[in-house]
Amino acid sequence: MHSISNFMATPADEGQLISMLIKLMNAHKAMEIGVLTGCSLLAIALALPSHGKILAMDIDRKYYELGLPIIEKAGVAHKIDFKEGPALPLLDKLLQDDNNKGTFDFIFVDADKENYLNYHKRVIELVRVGGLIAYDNTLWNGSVAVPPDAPMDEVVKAFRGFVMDSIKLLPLIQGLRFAKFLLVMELLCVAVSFDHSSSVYCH
Ligand SMILES: C[S@@+](CC[C@H](N)C(=O)[O-])C[C@H]1O[C@@H](n2cnc3c(N)ncnc32)[C@H](O)[C@@H]1O
Repeated sequence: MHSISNFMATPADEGQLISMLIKLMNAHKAMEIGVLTGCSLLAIALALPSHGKILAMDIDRKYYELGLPIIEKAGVAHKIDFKEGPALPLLDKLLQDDNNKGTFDFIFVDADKENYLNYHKRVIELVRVGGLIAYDNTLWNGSVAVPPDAPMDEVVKAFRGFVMDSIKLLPLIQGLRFAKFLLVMELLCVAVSFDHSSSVYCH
């Protein structure tokens, strides 16, 4: 188990934004990749309707178990289906069943930054038309907007390149000519439209 201080939990304002998005789109089937102690998972589970479900994945169950008592206290544990393991093979397994394709209303990606593009190739198949995929940390502590030699934390520096590539390539994967960026917080949302092309909003 890595030290938890190596990871960032979703802050309250981002949790509220995610919650608002889920309620606005009336989502009932969600997925989270990267749970940690469950800050964003709790926000999503609380925002879903009582019959809503969220498939949550993390490489290490111990993180999820740390936050689970709070989730249970909030009365939303029944909405969560937790799967332990590296997310890419779990997603590949989901994709083997055509019944899973195009069924998720909302997908939150907040795990290993070096795999964001690999996640995108898979979750774009799983999200429904009109659904939303949200990627966390797309500004990567603001480092994407400064020169590579600017002073920055070692962890930020190590993954800055992956995050920058993802930001550049996510719109290209969708064949977008124009991406619309709203720089509010570190959340990039890809809204999947009727022809499975997409609009990109970066918060
Ligand atoms: C930034 S934290 C998630 C924060 C969480 N969403 C929250 O709001 O508190 C990243 C998480 O991704 C998990 N992770 C890293 N690589 C992974 C992988 N390949 N598959 C699944 N989970 C992974 C880590 O164990 C860690 O808990």
